[in-house]
Amino acid sequence: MSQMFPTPAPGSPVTEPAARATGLTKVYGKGETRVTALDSVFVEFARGRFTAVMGPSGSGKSTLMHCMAGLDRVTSGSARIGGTELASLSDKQLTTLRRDKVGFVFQGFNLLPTLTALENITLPLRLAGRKPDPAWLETVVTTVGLAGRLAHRPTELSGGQQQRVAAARALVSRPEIVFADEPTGNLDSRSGAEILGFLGDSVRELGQTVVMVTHDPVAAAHADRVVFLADGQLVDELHEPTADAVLDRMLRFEAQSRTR
Ligand SMILES: Nc1ncnc2c1ncn2[C@@H]1O[C@H](COP(=O)(O)OP(=O)(O)OP(=O)(O)O)[C@@H](O)[C@H]1O
Repeated sequence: MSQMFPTPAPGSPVTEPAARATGLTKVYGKGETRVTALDSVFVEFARGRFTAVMGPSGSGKSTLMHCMAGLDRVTSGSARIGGTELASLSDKQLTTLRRDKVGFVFQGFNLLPTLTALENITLPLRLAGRKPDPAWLETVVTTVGLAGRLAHRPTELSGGQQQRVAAARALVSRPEIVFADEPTGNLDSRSGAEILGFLGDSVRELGQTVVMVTHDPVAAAHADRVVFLADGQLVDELHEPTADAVLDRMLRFEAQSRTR
């Protein structure tokens, strides 16, 4: 399997994280509507690991994901994917980086209704003018359990199957990092558990890197590590989390933020 692991870019140290925020600050609005969504966040997302990002509503989880994935610009500090500083890129270069180096899985699946499952999965590669690597495509499709459904359109698939298509689409370009924003938010618990299983398999068996925003302690327990945000700051982390341990921390942060 080792040939399937993403190879670090020439010259980049093997230990370089897949993504890194350094003093990342994001301010929205001005004057009375000014909101500091992220307040000097330092965090690294190691290669080949599954990290969950948790925190109370409004703590900055989506903002962190958007800044790290190059969907939004930082106000100050740094967001890097591999060795690339996102602030140094033009909008066009950012679009190319997102297409080539980042995979996305959203709560709402975001599939194109007129395309089959297979066409949806391979769309990002086709847009990049690249052909899928047949062996990798088969591995990804098998990992997410879609082999019998590739000719179906999204309306002919269940929510769980649609999210599997989205997960396969995120993985097919063998991105440096996959960002998943509440990927189980629209799924029943069984389909949600399946998607989390596939995301975990993509990390442990295929060597991919996944960062997932979630509110759900059970979902977070599928990750190798959970980082907690509160009021735009990174306040804690857990390794090899259990759902009970995650829930316990969350309740503590929510109690603290109520007393502030
Ligand atoms: N585009 C925006 N314009 C203005 N303020 C914003 C914008 N996006 C986010 N915010 C504010 O930044 C803060 C962090 O929001 P963010 O969506 O990152 O939190 P979150 O932890 O993902 O919340 P939730 O769990 O409710 O999705 C909030 O106070 C939010 O109102």
